[in-house]
Amino acid sequence: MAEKAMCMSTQIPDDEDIQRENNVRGLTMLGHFGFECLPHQLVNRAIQKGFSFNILCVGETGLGKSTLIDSLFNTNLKEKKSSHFNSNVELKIRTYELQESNVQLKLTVVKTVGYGDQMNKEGSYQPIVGYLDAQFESYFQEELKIQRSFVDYHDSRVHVCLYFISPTGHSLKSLDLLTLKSIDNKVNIIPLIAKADAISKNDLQKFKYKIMSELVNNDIQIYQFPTNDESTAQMNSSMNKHLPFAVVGCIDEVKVGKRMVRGRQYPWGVLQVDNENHCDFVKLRDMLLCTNTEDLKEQTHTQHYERYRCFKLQKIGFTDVGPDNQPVSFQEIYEAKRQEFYDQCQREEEELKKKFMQRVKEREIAFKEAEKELQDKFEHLKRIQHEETIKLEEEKRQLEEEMMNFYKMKAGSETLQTQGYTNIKKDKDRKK
Ligand SMILES: Nc1nc2c(ncn2[C@@H]2O[C@H](COP(=O)(O)OP(=O)(O)OP(=O)(O)O)[C@@H](O)[C@H]2O)c(=O)[nH]1
Repeated sequence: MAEKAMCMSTQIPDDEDIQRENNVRGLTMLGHFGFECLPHQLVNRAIQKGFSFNILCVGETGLGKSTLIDSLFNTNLKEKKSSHFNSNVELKIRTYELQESNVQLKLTVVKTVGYGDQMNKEGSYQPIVGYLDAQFESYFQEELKIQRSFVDYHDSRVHVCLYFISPTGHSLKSLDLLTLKSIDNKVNIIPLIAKADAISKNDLQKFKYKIMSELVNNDIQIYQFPTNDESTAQMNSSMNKHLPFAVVGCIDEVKVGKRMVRGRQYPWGVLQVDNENHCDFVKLRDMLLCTNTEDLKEQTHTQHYERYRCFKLQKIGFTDVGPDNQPVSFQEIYEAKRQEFYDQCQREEEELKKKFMQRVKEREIAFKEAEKELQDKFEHLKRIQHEETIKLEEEKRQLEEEMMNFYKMKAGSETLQTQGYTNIKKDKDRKK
């Protein structure tokens, strides 16, 4: 019973707690205290610091990426046309400083170049994935530094990916599905039907429906405008139904009645970019730049970057809980990792030593065998040489003997010759 009572006391506040809570004084606001200005302080600081926003535009060459960005910021960001003959997909990164009233915006636009132009499109998504990961990695490295400098750090993590879908009216291409699947857990994706003026209104609705069902069937997550904030919930939930936005880009102005409007002039009329009945350009601009910019940045940090960070730390070996499901501190993990590393080094050292000894032994055996072989060869040669010497000495002896005999014979013949010569002389003398 006593144990139960103790347990309960931790969950249900006792009388003392309630009394303490009741003792918290609520101030009746009779005058001006100043903390109502806290939000203004934040606004002023943010305005002073300026804002940054990073957009990634992915889409086939000539689908209107640059024109749409120009239309969104009502400016001409002066881009050269890209070639259709790139052997690989590349990324063009540009940073612009923009200003509207007193608000400074550092805008980074990353655009694909050559996307969809290759025969083999299998690896087309890789440079995009590589870029997204590289920006996360750069932020991660900054976080890990002992002396971090986030004040002047340019956060280049991509806040939104505008994915340009070709206005075929049929379905998504396999390249679209492959790329979207590879990046949907790394960036907030807003799908757009590019050059939507190429499709009739009826076909557009069917195409939108087809795209959304294909995304669902392939389990591709796209950015959902948040509906948890009362002030924007209604608008955002109605906007979610309009996805993918059918956009038309144009910065040229044409005359409609007495007004100049941004639009595309056709023989049958003018398509006004800023007219919500003509296309979803205004919806996109409002959602992107007026209502959900901060949410896109927050999602990038809390969802996508967090996933990357978690993956990286787990890969290094860090966890929040140990095998017994108890929380483990950074220090404990570090010590355990150090010990593990030390043990591994020891093991490897032992193994290397063993291998070294084994090799030394093998070498020694090999040396001994070689030495023996050389010794045998030497003995063999010595024997041959000895036999040769004996043979030569025998030959020498025989030759010497022959020479002796020869000299003897020569001496004998010389004696005979002298005797014969003396006898002849004597005969001659006698005859005389
Ligand atoms: N009909 C139509 N044409 C458009 C639209 N947007 C852009 N264009 C035209 O399409 C052509 C290519 O537009 P860009 O904005 O250069 O296309 P991009 O995707 O940036 O092209 P690259 O940078 O070369 O990949 C230009 O002639 C634009 O005027 C659109 O919404 N509708």
